[in-house]
Amino acid sequence: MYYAWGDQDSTTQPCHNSSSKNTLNASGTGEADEESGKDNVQAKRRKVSIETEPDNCVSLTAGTDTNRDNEESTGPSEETRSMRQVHSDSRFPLRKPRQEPIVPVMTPTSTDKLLSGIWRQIHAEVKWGQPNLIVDPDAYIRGGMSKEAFRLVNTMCLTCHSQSQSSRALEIIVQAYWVDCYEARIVAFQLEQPLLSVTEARMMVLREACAVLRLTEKELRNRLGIWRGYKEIKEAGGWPSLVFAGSGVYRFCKYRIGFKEGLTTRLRHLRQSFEVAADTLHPQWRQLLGIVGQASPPRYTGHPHEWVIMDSHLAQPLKSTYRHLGMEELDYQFIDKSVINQDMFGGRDPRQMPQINPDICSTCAERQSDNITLNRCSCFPDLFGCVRLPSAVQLVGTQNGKNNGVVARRDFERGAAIGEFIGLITNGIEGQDVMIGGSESHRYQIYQGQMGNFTRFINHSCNPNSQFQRFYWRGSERIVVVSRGVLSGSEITVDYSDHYWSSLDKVCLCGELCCRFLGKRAGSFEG
Ligand SMILES: C[S@@+](CC[C@H](N)C(=O)[O-])C[C@H]1O[C@@H](n2cnc3c(N)ncnc32)[C@H](O)[C@@H]1O
Repeated sequence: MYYAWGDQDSTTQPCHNSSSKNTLNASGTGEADEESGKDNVQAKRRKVSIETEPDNCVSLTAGTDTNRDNEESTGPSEETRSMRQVHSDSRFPLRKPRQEPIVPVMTPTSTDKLLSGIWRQIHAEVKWGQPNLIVDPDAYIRGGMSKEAFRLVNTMCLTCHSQSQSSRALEIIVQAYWVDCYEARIVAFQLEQPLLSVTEARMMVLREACAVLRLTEKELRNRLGIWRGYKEIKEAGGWPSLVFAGSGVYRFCKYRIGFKEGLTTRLRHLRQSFEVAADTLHPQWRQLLGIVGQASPPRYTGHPHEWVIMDSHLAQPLKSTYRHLGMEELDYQFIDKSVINQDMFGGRDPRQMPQINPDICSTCAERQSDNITLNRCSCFPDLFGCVRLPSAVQLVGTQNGKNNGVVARRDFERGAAIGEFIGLITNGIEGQDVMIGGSESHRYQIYQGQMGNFTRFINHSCNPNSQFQRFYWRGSERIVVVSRGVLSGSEITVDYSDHYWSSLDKVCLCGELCCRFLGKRAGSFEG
């Protein structure tokens, strides 16, 4: 069974105490629309009347929206009432004005920076070089690290160090591994020369290494501290945390401040998440571990969001995470672009709005183009008119009965796009979750029952950190999940609306103090 969303009335929102009305232009700046040279575009801009709330609950009444005019003033028609539907907002997300902080602000810790660097690198495009020096020192560690084997590892360490920056990951892998070899060599040395103390054995092994690495003992001792840091990171967060750590990890391990900030606990917590993201986004990353004899096939294959991160055990395949609810396996296809139901629209794209100029952004009045060199619209620079990178989000199993949810793997500043709400562009679906688009006379639905993207898994909160936002790209209406300020690691939530909950026989589990639907089931809620 597929859960269904209810009607959303975009004119009413939660937590209303008192409100004051402001008129804003579509870009939400509150400035007058009459800017020289842009009159023709400005004339088309929609004005929206926004009721500002004391907290982040902002209720919106769309004004002269070209597509939604009738509906906003008269409320949903009988047709839309009978379906459980979600509407989007037409106003552009407000960006906070830049201002000097007047109170002390929290700055990210070294650990925050290291973790966000790892996530950034995992979601970036990475070019992998093939390691040209492969030995199998693992066997030596287990079988006793002989002088010759240790010399080989030292040579490999030296070679990797002198390679270019693109081989930095290789260098770090080898250096973390070198620490294991060094410890193993000390044990072997003591067996070879039982009369020596541990300290003497350490000294001797250090000298063996210095001779090959062309370092003084002092230099190697300093490096040993850093390399031990790499090993600690690898042991807590797994190899991906080191491979994708980037160049900042050197300073991090040199000054070791982050290790006192609960680094290892946080890395341990993220270990599965790193591995799922690394395996699905860069299936070849494990080949790098071949240099230390630890190459292995990816554990997680397929689309990054076909895996659900669980708190206490291994990540689970998405399709299996509905069984415990007595539901069938979820058969969901991840797609990058919405698919149009051709039978319904006969080759026409119902999202295309003839009254919107496809070349000029109706929000910022800049040129829109799919050619990134010509595009000047930067309303949602990660989504439209750009090279799209993978969405820095993951599916997680929630702990409070909501089943799956979506967690951010980077900060999304207020006003930034998190993703486009995509699915099957269709019409006439009733009793299931659908997003309503178009105008009263040209209605369409975005249905995510069988296909779509991660936005299908975003849960509701009565105090949400994101919202659905209407936007026009090249004259085509799009629904974008826009951040109201989302920090990396937090669950992404939206407000499904009163209509959704009023027709759903479920209790809201958002856990917010201002929850509007706690203990209220369909029929008992008077939205
Ligand atoms: C669009 S789905 C969201 C993803 C869903 N949690 C899942 O695992 O597939 C909407 C459904 O999630 C559940 N849900 C979302 N937010 C909730 C909340 N705040 N409280 C209770 N259930 C929620 C409800 O079952 C709802 O019908």
